[in-house]
Amino acid sequence: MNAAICVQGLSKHYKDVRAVDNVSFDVPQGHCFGLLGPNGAGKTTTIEIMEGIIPATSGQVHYQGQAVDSNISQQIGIQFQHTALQDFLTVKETLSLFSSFYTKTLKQEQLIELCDLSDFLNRDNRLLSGGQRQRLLLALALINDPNIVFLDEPTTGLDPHARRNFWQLIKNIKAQNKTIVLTTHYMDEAEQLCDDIVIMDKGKIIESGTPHQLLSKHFQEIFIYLPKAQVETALAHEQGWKVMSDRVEITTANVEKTLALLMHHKVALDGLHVKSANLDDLFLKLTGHSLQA
Ligand SMILES: Nc1ncnc2c1ncn2[C@@H]1O[C@H](COP(=O)(O)OP(=O)(O)OP(=O)(O)O)[C@@H](O)[C@H]1O
Repeated sequence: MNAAICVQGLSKHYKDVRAVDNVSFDVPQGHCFGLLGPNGAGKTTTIEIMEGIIPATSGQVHYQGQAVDSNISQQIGIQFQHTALQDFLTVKETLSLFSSFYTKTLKQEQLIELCDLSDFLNRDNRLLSGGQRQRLLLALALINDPNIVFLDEPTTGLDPHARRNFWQLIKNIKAQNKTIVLTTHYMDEAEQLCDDIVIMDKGKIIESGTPHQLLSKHFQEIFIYLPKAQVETALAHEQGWKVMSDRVEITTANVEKTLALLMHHKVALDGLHVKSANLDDLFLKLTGHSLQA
């Protein structure tokens, strides 16, 4: 396989902490790769080693077969969570400033179109909305026309509409065959965008694969929810259903059989909700807690 990124046996040890403990994975060219995990799992440390920002204790990172060296910043793009933007500069001026840092750059018109910046090009950086700021930061990550783009929680703090707009931009970038490494605390984002995901916990990889592979491996069941008032507690206990404060949660591998049972017991089906497992459920199952704090 022609991997854009190959991470082999990566470890980072601090005095008494194994922040990253023998982690290996490949990212194929043109894929969106999601690195997920609870706080302190080792994601930032892994990514900072991949970006050449901190050295590994052991292990290697190769880009298209080449080891990371000091020249790597010219070849990759990074959207940091907290990039400080220069006050009193407009978006257009900021693009020009950042262009001057690189030997090879994308044409400004292309960046403006790709990141949908045209409506606020002459606005001072300080006056940008959260979504506009993230679009500018994305443009800055793409300014050197990198083959590989790192996006660190790019939609944290955005409203649902701005998040969806941003997802479309990421899809557009992916359509250009660029490789994307994404960290996110939003499982719906990972499900929408990622071809492959790796879930880390305590410095180690605990699961990896496509979202579909992981969900079908871990969940054969479907969830059925019913308002609590409609289900007799005795029946719920008898069937081993989970009684929550406002609803009863039924986990079943056979929806038809469960519905027939509910009807047999004359349970009203108003407000019934059927749900397949998603990455949130997977995350909870694997790590014991939900990713979104
Ligand atoms: N410079 C450091 N010195 C000592 N320990 C560190 C250092 N940097 C990180 N760690 C520890 O390494 C572990 C992994 O941290 P890391 O920041 O990589 O996790 P993370 O998965 O990115 O978490 P988050 O989602 O909270 O950003 C944590 O226990 C952290 O406290």
